[in-house]
This record gives sequence, structure tokens and C-alpha cells, in this order.
Amino acid sequence: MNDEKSDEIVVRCTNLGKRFGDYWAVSELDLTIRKGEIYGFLGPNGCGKSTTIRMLTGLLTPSTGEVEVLGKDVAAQGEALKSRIGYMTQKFSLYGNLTVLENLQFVARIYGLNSSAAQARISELISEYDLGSKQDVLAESLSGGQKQRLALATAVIHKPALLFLDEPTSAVDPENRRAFWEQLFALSAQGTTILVSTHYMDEAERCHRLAILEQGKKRADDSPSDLMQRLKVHVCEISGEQVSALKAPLSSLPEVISVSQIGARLRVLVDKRNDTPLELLRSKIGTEHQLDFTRPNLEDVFVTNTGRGYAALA
Ligand SMILES: Nc1ncnc2c1ncn2[C@@H]1O[C@H](COP(=O)(O)OP(=O)(O)OP(=O)(O)O)[C@@H](O)[C@H]1O
Repeated sequence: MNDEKSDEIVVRCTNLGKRFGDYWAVSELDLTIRKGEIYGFLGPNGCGKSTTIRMLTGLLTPSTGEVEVLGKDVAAQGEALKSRIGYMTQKFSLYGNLTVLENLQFVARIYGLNSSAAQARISELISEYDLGSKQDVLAESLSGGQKQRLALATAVIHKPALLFLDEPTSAVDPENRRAFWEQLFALSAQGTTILVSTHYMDEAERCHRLAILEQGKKRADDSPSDLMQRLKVHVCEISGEQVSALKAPLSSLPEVISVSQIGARLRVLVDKRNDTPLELLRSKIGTEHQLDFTRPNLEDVFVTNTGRGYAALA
């Protein structure tokens, strides 16, 4: 995002909900997303990320609520928005039996670019997304990372103001994921607003702002650093011999929200309403192990805003 933060609101929805039969896949969702932001939806499988994105793009009609995108009411003016938004799904909607170049030419035609504009834009994208050596290769023969780059290139061919990415990196390795995020930051710096769904913490941490979703409801919504700062738990770490034996006794403490093992260490989240967490844990584990506070991370935010953590701290 540009350093100069924009206040222009690109997506606003209130009380958004979607019911399938008796089941509310999304409910009571309020969102405000500003120009140039990379806004993340973080949540487990089935929490309603794709359903929300499909409602925001106008592909799915909401059961409740209103959605305004780029200043237009999606229900009434959805058609006018199509040329201003881009959408990339986890399945990379590419034509496997067309080459890289043919995929780009085809999508350029769909968006109504005339042939000289299309040619110029396609050469720009081929160079920007490093597809030069692959332009005559069938899309189905590309590697996961190359498919992802081509899918992003097709999603932005018409320079959309708003880009929706539904779990765009689930099929690629960490190096490709990092490179992909560099491309997202470049788009954001040019003013493109990006909404990205993910269940990867490292990816969520890169977003300017995040909504944590669970069972179709928004549990929290802020910048990753503010979410970490506002944690309702103390984050403690225990190291030493055979820490796994400590898991059960620590979990039995009502003040302990979660205990998770990371290698030879235990990460223990203690309700912040307890003022003396180290004393509390020490009383349970004895004197053999090292015990101290440690820096919070986004996983702590996730654990405390979903499931048992959410119920215990609400
Ligand atoms: N067309 C549909 N008919 C019935 N139920 C649906 C439909 N689409 C989604 N659902 C249900 O709504 C819930 C939310 O689904 P959604 O695909 O939005 O979740 P998600 O967070 O994107 O999950 P994932 O990470 O697995 O893609 C799920 O329980 C799903 O089964």
C-alpha cells in the first residue's frame, strides 16, 4: 500500500449473510476495505471464505445484507463492476489445452481489449510475470508456480481496481508463495485493492489488515500487529527435557487456554485476567524446566479467536 494511507472505501458490506437450506454459511458480516489495502480472510476450511468472496464479486446472491463495491451496489449494478474487478480461484481457471500466450489472448478478448492494446498488455505481463520462456507451452504442462503466475496475469489483464484471490497459493511451494506476494505488494503499491483468503499464518501476517472468520462469523478484524498487541492471553514458553509430559497437567488448569508443542518447547497461552502466569505455570511444572514469556504470533491470535479460545475469552 502507498505510505500515504487512502481513506477511500472500496468494499463495504453490512450484515452480510448466506443461507444454504437451514445452514448459515456466512452471517452478520460487516467489512470495510480501503483502497490499496491487502485485506486477508483467515479461517479454517468451511468457515465461509469462498462464499463471502463470491457474494462480494456478485457471483452469489446474499440472503441478507448489503454489499457496496467501488461505490456501486453489487445487487443492482453488478454488471458494471465486472470490468473493474479481477478474480483468481485456488483452481487457477486456465485453459489447459491453450498455450500461455493463447490463454492471455483469450482473456484479453473476453475483456474487450482491442488487438494493439492486448498485444502491449500481454507483452508487459509476460515480462512482469516471468513467462517469456513458456509462452508457447500448453498451460496444462506448466509447473504449479508457473500456473499461478499465469493465473494472476490473466486476473489482472484488464488492470482491475479490486482483485479477489481465493486461496491462491495452496498449490505452490514456499519460494513461489513468497514471489507471488512480492507481486501482490507491487499491485497494492500501484493502488490495487486486494482481498485474499488463506489458511496460512505466514501469508496472513503479510496482509495490511485481517478478518478472522469461523463458522461464517467474523471473530476479529484489524492489522496483524494490532491483533497481536490486543491478545487476551499471556504467551509463555517452557523448554527442557520431555516437555510433552507437561501437556496434560498444564491443560487441566482453567486459566490455560492452549498448550502446543513446537519441537522441544511448549507454547502455553494463559488468560490475561491472571496476573501471575509464570507463578501459576511454575506451580504445576516444578523447577526443572525453563519458563518465560515469549513474543506473540499470529497463530496465538487465531487460537484465541476461534474454537475453545474464543469461547473461554469472549
Ligand atoms: N452451494 C452450496 N450449497 C450448500 N452448502 C454450501 C454451498 N457452498 C458452500 N456451502 C457450505 O458453506 C460452508 C462454507 O463454505 P465455503 O466454501 O465458503 O468455505 P471456505 O472457508 O471457503 O472453505 P475452504 O477453505 O475449504 O475453501 C461449508 O460448510 C460449505 O459446505
